[in-house]
Amino acid sequence: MSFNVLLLDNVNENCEEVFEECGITVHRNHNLSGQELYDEIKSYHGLVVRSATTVDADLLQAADNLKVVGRAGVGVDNIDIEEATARGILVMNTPDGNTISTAEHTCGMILALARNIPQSVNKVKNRGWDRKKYMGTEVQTKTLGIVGLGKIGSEVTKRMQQFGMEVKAYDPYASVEKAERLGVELTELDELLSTADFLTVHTPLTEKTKGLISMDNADKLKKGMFLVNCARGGIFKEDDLIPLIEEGYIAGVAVDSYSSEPPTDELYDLLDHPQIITTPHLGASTEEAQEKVAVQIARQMSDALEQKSFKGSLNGKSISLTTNKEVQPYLKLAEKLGSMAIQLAPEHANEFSFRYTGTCAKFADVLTDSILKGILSQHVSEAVNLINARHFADERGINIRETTASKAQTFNDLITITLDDGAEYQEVSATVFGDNDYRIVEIDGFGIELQLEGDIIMYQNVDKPGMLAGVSGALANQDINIASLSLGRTKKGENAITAVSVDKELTDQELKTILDLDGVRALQYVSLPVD
Ligand SMILES: NC(=O)c1ccc[n+]([C@@H]2O[C@H](COP(=O)([O-])OP(=O)(O)OC[C@H]3O[C@@H](n4cnc5c(N)ncnc54)[C@H](O)[C@@H]3O)[C@@H](O)[C@H]2O)c1
Ligand SMILES: O=C(O)[C@H](O)COP(=O)(O)O
Repeated sequence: MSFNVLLLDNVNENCEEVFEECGITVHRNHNLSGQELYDEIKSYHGLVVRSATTVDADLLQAADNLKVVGRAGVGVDNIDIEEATARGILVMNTPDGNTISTAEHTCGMILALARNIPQSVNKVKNRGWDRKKYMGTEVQTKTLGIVGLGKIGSEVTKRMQQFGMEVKAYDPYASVEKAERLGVELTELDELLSTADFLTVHTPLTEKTKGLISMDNADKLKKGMFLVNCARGGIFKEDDLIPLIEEGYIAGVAVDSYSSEPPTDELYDLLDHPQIITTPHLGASTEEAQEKVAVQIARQMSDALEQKSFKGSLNGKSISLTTNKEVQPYLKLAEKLGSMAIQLAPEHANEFSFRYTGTCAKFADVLTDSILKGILSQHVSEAVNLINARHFADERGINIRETTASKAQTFNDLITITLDDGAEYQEVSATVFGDNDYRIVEIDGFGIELQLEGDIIMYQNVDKPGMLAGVSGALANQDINIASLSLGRTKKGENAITAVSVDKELTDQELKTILDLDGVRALQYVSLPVD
């Protein structure tokens, strides 16, 4: 299949080169928006953006053929990942391509704040000379507070330590070992706010980080501290910046990212304050960073479109395992079993238990996605894949219970699906022999061995002579050939389950002739894809 990709937002030209080397057609258009973009996007399999284009639900809905959205950068707050996931569209970013550039920009902002560089540059350019007004402060021996000790926070740490700053950090998810390695003291947020001379934020904008600093917690701030935001607009409450300055809580703020970009008129007015220094979202704007993210995203997207690797995907945890040779047979097994289970389940069934035993247990998460894909593909009109299977399951109120056991008793690997109470058969187990011999091995505790493919009828009967002859006779009378069969029974003369694989799809009428046979009950029919 040949693919084509649309590049927006002035992505570096190296992006084109890499896609073209991979045989992918690239089209670049910087000026598309609104309806034009909705019309244009329909024919593309890939879309590359930076932060300027909003990839929202409407755009994704218009994107009939889109398989992957690539962010040449880190922040994906301009992409509706939930909607993309629901539509089975992969979202990827390049998490470390612009780390150094953004860290360097942040350090520049800290120094610019400390020494009033932008304000004094402006003064001189306007033929003014005021050495007293722009008296600065050294950063050496001062405390730098970092919120978010991730990639950028860590690089800022290393650089500002060289300037003689003591670095403290608040990051509930950072390990003590990492902090120790960086020579950083981990603190609680309130302590950081009350001890930092400079505070810089390097987190995503989340419910927890939104408005992290505002007039509501102004009393907690060390008087006269400086603030830096080269992460995301809104982490400091923008409307409160001037009151914070004018009431003497902070000495100045440096901002590179804004709640709306470009800023609204109101926001521009606010940013005009002399103690607020600003850059127009330049953190990642260096030749080096743009080249790195452009090349990385093009490689990642090409590999994903060609199903070679899913590195950098944000919503395709399961899909990224599909290229793993060890997992592939289990994925197939899980999907086939899911497909069988849903055909055995009563209508409206919404309770399923999945048990993974043996080696496959370590891939339980992804195998559940694959079973759900098998289950939902029979129910959902949209294309179900490993990206959106859980979304559809949630949407349909399907409850899943997942258990694992590392040691299998009879088979190296076993996947078992337990169905709702209303089903004729409650439990089916299957395994894979070698790489691609998929078999049902147990139904409701009865040992059965039958290939997990094609058209299969299952029924219960009393274990007595002539039962099988009756069924095979009825099938033969209708010119239906038996491909293979398997019988399981508890004890001689008691209950038995028979599974018969036939060479053609059966009609209701053909099935009825089997069900009408004396002694046959609980007849079920499943039709599975043949590889
Ligand atoms: N200005 C720019 O041009 C520019 C460029 C690159 C990245 N960014 C932004 O910078 C931010 C950081 O990027 P990164 O690459 O370092 O990301 P990262 O994922 O490596 O680091 C983020 C850190 O924030 C921490 N964190 C999350 N929630 C937190 C909370 N509530 N309190 C404290 N810490 C929390 C995480 O544990 C993590 O360590 C992102 O928002 C990214 O979009 C901006
Ligand atoms: O999240 C990011 O990568 C930065 O904010 C950079 O955004 P940009 O690619 O629009 O410069």
